[in-house]
Amino acid sequence: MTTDRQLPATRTSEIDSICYRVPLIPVLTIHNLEDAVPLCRALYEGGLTTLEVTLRTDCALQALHRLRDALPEASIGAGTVITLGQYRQAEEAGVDFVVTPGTTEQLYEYGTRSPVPLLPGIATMTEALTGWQYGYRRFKFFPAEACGGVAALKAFAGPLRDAQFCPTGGITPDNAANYLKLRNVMCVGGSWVMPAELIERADWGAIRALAEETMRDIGG
Ligand SMILES: O=C(O)C(=O)C[C@H](O)[C@H](O)COP(=O)(O)O
Repeated sequence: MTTDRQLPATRTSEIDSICYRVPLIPVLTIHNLEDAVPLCRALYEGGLTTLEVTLRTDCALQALHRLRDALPEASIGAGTVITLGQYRQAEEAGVDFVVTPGTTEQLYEYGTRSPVPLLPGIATMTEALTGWQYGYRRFKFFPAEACGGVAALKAFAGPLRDAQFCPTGGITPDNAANYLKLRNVMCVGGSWVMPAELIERADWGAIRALAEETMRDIGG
């Protein structure tokens, strides 16, 4: 393992300015390219100004290109980045940040020299320590509920005193506040603000209202 490369110190504050901007980062999987802009605009106008689009669908990269033009003020991230090739494609799409569900050494290393900041996914203390050696102090905790949830994050806070997390996976309107109370949580990630039935009906007004309600409930 090489740890010669270190994350520039400014990277941590770049991630902070993206993740402390909102209590919730909506994690979107776009199935229909035409939905991308109206869906994200509805979330953005509802107050959720940082958005993560997963690279799980064929149209995801195209969606990111369109979103970059349509919502220049939003912080737009590419999620589910699991290869270096996808990281580079996300850079080309003009994203503000890259999120991984779990992180290889190769991705950690590339994140130290990419122009686009990385929020690396971890599920265990050991995985976080691998990133720690490269200088990473901000992580996505995924899948949060399945991997110990609030109790695990409380335990991480002891040894990883400078670390901050974005727990994602199984976060709901009912448990989000418990995470946001923790001193080592920046924001949470989740998909609940865009129910599939509202997307199918193209009911962007209802999605905007749900985003506004979320901001009222957990925006503190
Ligand atoms: O694919 C990735 O990279 C992911 O990060 C997975 C998403 O974060 C979760 O699918 C969101 O979890 P839910 O809110 O429980 O739906």
